[in-house]
Amino acid sequence: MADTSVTRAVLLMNLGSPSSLRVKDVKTYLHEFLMDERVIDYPYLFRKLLVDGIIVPFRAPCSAEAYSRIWWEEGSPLVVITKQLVAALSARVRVPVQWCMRYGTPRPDVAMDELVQHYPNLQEVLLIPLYPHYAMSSYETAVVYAQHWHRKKRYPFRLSVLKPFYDDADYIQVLSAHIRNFLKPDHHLLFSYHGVPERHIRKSDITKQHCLQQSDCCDVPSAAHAFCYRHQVIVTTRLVAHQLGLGANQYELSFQSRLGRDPWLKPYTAQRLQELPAEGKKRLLVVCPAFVSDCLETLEEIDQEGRKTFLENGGESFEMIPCLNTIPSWIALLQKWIDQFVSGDQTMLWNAQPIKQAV
Ligand SMILES: C=CC1=C(C)c2cc3[nH]c(cc4nc(cc5[nH]c(cc1n2)c(C)c5CCC(=O)O)C(CCC(=O)O)=C4C)c(C)c3C=C
Ligand SMILES: [Fe+2]
Ligand SMILES: [Fe+2]
Repeated sequence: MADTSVTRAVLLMNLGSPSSLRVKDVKTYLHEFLMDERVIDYPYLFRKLLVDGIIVPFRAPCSAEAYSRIWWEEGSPLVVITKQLVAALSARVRVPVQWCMRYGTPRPDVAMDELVQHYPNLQEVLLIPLYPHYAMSSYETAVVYAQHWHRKKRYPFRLSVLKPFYDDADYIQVLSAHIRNFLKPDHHLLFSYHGVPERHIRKSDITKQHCLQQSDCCDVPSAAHAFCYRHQVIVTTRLVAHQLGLGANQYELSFQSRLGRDPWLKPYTAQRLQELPAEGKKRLLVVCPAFVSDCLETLEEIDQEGRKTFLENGGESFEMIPCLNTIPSWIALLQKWIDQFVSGDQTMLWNAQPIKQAV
């Protein structure tokens, strides 16, 4: 039954997961993911040869195996948590909440179709990419993809976008309070972020003369930082460490999930997990703030593989902090941003354009 009184709605967007544990479905997912030119940014033909000829055939069976170690009865953790988030928000906000994925299903247009079918007078939809930081391989590709479908299907509503919230005071407060629940005085706190190739950071530099030109580039003010993943994760880390009252020796930042041989952002998490015990950091607490929902990269790569590496190299205890998932303070913060949007407050809206528009 259509409801003509509703003029605003919300669309949550996450990364996506394989539709099942079958190698065939993992292949389909990996193909779509890695053929995204913002993820593997090589020229089309080379990318296709690499992805279809090498990465997908060799990686899919291993990925399927890895997913099988974290899969829940209801499905992929990332998908299940996204649905739980939608249910929790729907119970709290005055506007409809839909969800979609960047890879796999449901596609943004399927979610948008659903919205216009039920709410034909929609004037504005708030897209919430579920990433705190801007990276061309996460936030940018999600926004461009949603904008592509919005344009292609000529939906009658305006599509607004929540900005990256890596330095938002409320977000820092929520994340810090969450970490504080796990933190003990003798812990070393590792902030492990999803890595990206260094090349991506240079490509996203709108000044073309700042990012990675000197080792402290992320501390030197620049217009590039609005699009610089490295700058943004450093800021999140420092703001949280400050809130928690951590000294410089009590925490550090690293980058995980490297794929291929190109240089990615350093230091690498896998290497730091080997080294830390010998440096006297034997009791480790790990948080992964690049993700707001637990997924393969947190549950398998860090909590299973990372734990093994750390303990086999002399570590004594390894604790992992879950992502914000559906904790009440995170739901309350999303609710606050949605309420602001509904009341016409544009504070949290992204007023920039993606660096590159094409899908
Ligand atoms: C070139 C490769 C990759 C880049 C760049 C990249 C950036 C990036 N990814 C996330 C978030 C997630 N990635 C996830 C899985 C995943 N990532 C890559 C590759 C790149 N990611 C691959 C091949 C995979 C698939 C799994 C595997 O085979 O290892 C996930 C988990 C999805 C799930 O289903 O659980 C997330 C989430 C961000 C935020 C990011 C850039 C900052
Ligand atoms: Fe990834
Ligand atoms: Fe930078």
